[in-house]
Amino acid sequence: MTPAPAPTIRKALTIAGSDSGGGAGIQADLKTFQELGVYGMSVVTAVTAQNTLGVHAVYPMNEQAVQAQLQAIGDDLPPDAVKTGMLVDASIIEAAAECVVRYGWRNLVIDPVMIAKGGSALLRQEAVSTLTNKLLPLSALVTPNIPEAEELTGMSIVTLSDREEAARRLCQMGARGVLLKGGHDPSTQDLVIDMLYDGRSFRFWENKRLDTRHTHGTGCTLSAAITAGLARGLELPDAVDLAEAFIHAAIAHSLGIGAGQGPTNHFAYRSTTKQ
Ligand SMILES: Nc1ncnc2c1ncn2[C@@H]1O[C@H](COP(=O)(O)OP(=O)(O)OP(=O)(O)O)[C@@H](O)[C@H]1O
Ligand SMILES: Cc1ncc(COP(=O)(O)O)c(N)n1
Repeated sequence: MTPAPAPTIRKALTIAGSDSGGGAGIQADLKTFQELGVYGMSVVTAVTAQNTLGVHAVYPMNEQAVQAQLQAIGDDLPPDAVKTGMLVDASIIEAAAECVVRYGWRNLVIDPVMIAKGGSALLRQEAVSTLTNKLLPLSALVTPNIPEAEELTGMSIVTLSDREEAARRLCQMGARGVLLKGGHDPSTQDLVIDMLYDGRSFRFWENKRLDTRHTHGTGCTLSAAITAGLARGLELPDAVDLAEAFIHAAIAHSLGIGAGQGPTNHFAYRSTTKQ
């Protein structure tokens, strides 16, 4: 009997920090890749001692350790899509940007992680300009929440037209697409509205705002699900569609673990959807 042809293995890479509590960062990204049928790889930029009560310590990797991990992936395991999360400082951003160019990595999704939900800084303030100058122009998509979009563009975002203007500015700064997330928008009390801009038109995803404290790592999980979709060959709006369904299920069926702000449920999408 002729053996069945080997399935095409799609690979996704996350360049991010480790969250010992498993709800955000590298751990959230790898769980999401796995759930969405994509082979996950990682470059660790920092080790955080973290649980549902907060970030207790941050140990950044040195630049050589990050470069060595990037090179190990680049020389042998070309990813179909790449996402970045916690990048710590300018030297790590530069190392990541250099490898994206050197190896011709496509489908780069930037989650411009700056501050953890509990308030701890995950990116040095002086590294924001390196992020915008070096990495943003290489991206297929950047996924800021509202405070991150304000920091990147220098404008304040209150109204819907402010959001649209911020997205236009981010595209002018070099991003190919922008997903501006609405979790932090106090004006939409019952809804969370995420907005995608691809440089030409806007598309909106409106979801019921779920009343839960377990939203640790939602931004990481959403951007990892988009990255998995792109690695599987989906067009950007379809990858966002998939990711929106994934994060909504993950928040709706949270595990309820930990005494503080708990993680989402990465199994929920698989167990509630016919695949
Ligand atoms: N209470 C909620 N109910 C439903 N969806 C939510 C809720 N909070 C956030 N989301 C969704 O989770 C995703 C992340 O949104 P948010 O704006 O909170 O990003 P973030 O601040 O970057 O997340 P994180 O703090 O984990 O980095 C978005 O798709 C958003 O719509
Ligand atoms: C390693 C790492 N990466 C990202 C986040 C952001 O997640 P959140 O805003 O939910 O705290 C985090 N807390 N830790």
